Amino acid sequence: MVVLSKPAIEQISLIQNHKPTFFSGLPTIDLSKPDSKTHLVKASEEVGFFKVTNHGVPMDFMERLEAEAVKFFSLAQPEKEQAGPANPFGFGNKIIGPNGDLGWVEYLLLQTNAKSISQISLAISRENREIFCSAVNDYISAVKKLACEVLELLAEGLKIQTTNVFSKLLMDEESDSVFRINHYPPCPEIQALDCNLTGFGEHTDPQIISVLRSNKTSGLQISLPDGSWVSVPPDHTSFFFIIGDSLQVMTNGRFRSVKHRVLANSQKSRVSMIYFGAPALRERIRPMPVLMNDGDESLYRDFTWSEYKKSAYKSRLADYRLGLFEKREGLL
Ligand SMILES: C=C1C[C@]23C[C@@]1(O)CC[C@H]2[C@@]12CC[C@H](O)[C@@](C)(C(=O)O1)[C@H]2[C@@H]3C(=O)O
Ligand SMILES: O=C(O)CCC(=O)C(=O)O
Ligand SMILES: [Fe+2]
Repeated sequence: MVVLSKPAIEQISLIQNHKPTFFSGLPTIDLSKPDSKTHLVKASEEVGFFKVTNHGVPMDFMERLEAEAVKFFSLAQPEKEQAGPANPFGFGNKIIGPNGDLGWVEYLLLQTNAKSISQISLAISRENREIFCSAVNDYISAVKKLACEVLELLAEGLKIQTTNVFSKLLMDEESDSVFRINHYPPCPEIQALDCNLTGFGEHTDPQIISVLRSNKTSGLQISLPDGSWVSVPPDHTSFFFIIGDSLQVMTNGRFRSVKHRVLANSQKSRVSMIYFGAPALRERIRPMPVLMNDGDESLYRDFTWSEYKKSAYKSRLADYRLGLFEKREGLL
């Protein structure tokens, strides 16, 4: 167990309090509409973030997992720690990643295959563990299917003939996808301050695509191309999609891997669950030839997901991880 020398809250970065601006232009894509693929491509290019409605995932799967998560996070600290530490998978509290990032958050980080989920040692009775694991497995299967549907629509929207080019990476038996459940407890102390407390610091997701669902508590913010931060109005019935670094590379920079962060709330708990769709470790991450026009060059040097992941885990949350993989003038 890592012991924080000063009270944790004093070590977590504060974010200057600007009036929270809700994102009025949030791209919202209704998957039941025939033109959804065009809107998905536009949102991935312009924002790198969108909300999906009419997604077909039963509300019961979302609610069941949320209820299980609330039960888990309300256990006493030593009990939760039986599932930890989160290096790389398990329970984590305030410490995010291996390089000194801190946030007002506790979480469970899991591999997505059923075997590793069933092996997680939760300090709950056998019967309750089965209920927890079945809620996680049902949810992951449904969200993975949804992620694949959206990736196929994106491929179609990009006029790529083989529509499963992206989704097959997530469907691979050796896909390195991960799943995370975050709990941001309320932090009443910040009410007295003219600042926000970091729940989860700014970063981009290294994978292909992330599918996020939260309860009704706000906190998620994304960075727009002009550098401003906007708050995403919570919607517990919908899914939010985040374009990851790998999809930015596969589209040679056409899609935007979006910077995002979470602010802690002074009064309400936020619970979010995120599926990070990733390829297998051996997979090469490079621009799709069909997306390159004559004379186009790759903006990035060739690398595998394994190389990128290793490099990402040496970085701090806010680092620009793709920088090390960009071809720069003079270094071509
Ligand atoms: C500081 C870190 C946490 C992180 C690994 C990293 O070194 C840099 C990327 C971080 C991130 C962001 C998206 C996901 O939440 C995550 C699981 C991932 O794959 O990359 C986290 C990593 C983590 O929390 O371990
Ligand atoms: O908890 C959230 O809403 C977002 C967290 C996040 O961005 C992450 O876990 O990578
Ligand atoms: Fe993220």
